[in-house]
Amino acid sequence: MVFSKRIGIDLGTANVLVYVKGRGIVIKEPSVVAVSTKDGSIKAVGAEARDMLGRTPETIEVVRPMKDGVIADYVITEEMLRHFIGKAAGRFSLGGPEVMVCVPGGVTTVEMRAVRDAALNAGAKHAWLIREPLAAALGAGIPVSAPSGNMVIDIGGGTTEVAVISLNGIVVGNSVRLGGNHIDEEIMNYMKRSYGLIIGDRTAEEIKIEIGSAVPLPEEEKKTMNVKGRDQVTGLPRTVTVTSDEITEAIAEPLDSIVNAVLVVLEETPPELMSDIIDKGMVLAGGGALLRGMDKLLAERTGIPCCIAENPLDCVAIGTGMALEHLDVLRDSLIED
Ligand SMILES: Nc1ncnc2c1ncn2[C@@H]1O[C@H](COP(=O)(O)OP(=O)(O)OP(=O)(O)O)[C@@H](O)[C@H]1O
Repeated sequence: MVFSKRIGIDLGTANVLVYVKGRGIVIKEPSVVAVSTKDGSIKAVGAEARDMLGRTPETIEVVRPMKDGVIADYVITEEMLRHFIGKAAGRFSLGGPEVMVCVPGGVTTVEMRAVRDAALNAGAKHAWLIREPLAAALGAGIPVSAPSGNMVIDIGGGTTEVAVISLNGIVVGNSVRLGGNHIDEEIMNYMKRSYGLIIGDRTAEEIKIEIGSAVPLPEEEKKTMNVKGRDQVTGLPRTVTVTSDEITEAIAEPLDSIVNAVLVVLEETPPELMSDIIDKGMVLAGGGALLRGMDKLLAERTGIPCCIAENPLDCVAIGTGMALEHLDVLRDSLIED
């Protein structure tokens, strides 16, 4: 008997991850597509397309079809999904694979339909959707089926998802269109404002990862970094040295909004579940969980202990795969085709 393949997809603003049962994460590539400006044909997808960024002739445009956690370009997203599903399922898959795609907790019904249709048009036999915080919680190994409150905060590239989960469902949730990309933007703004230096988003991300911190670092851990950019006035290359403290200040605003999104959920959490969360703490997932001191900032501002999931960048993809194995119990929490 031939089983169709089961594939879990984390369709992220920054990265697409594909999980196949028994093989783990088989694809991890940036959500970037290179398109011909002449006829709209797809020239490259994923890492290959990302490498073309800023290096294309007029005939090719490199786009990110997902923006702020939702589909910004439906046609290109579908092509991107088709490419990744084909790559993961291989040519032996009969009748197309069964696919679980995760969507941000705050997407509208129209947006959900668009993702589901994109998966079906891209060759899936069945397509289920799972809300991102639930997938993140599953992937982080949180016992979501227990009658007990679990809080998960998933900070991605374009969105932050906060949810309290109990009995396989989201009891209270909040989704804000704010994530790592906005933190990078604040770093770009800061460099321009304070030093008249123009930097690109990849440099801003490097600064964030190398010396960024959500809270001021202790004296012995403070860092500096030489940043290369273009002088705003002369247009010539220039290097400036920035400190971790400067970056902490520069990114305070978006981090504050993330903390507020968490506080809103805590305010709405029923007392019984709140008491479970105080005992167990909150779990941080998504790439933003890796920002230095993010767990500390959240713990300080909420008074609740905070820990980082084991594989914060892979949690959601692993969770989509796990959801396919537990369709029976999760069915009520999924959106089905
Ligand atoms: N070490 C790190 N420190 C700080 N931020 C990091 C680190 N590693 C990755 N990130 C950030 O994590 C973000 C990507 O996270 P992730 O892959 O979870 O997002 P996504 O799932 O693609 O986005 P979304 O959930 O919004 O659709 C990027 O903004 C990236 O800069």
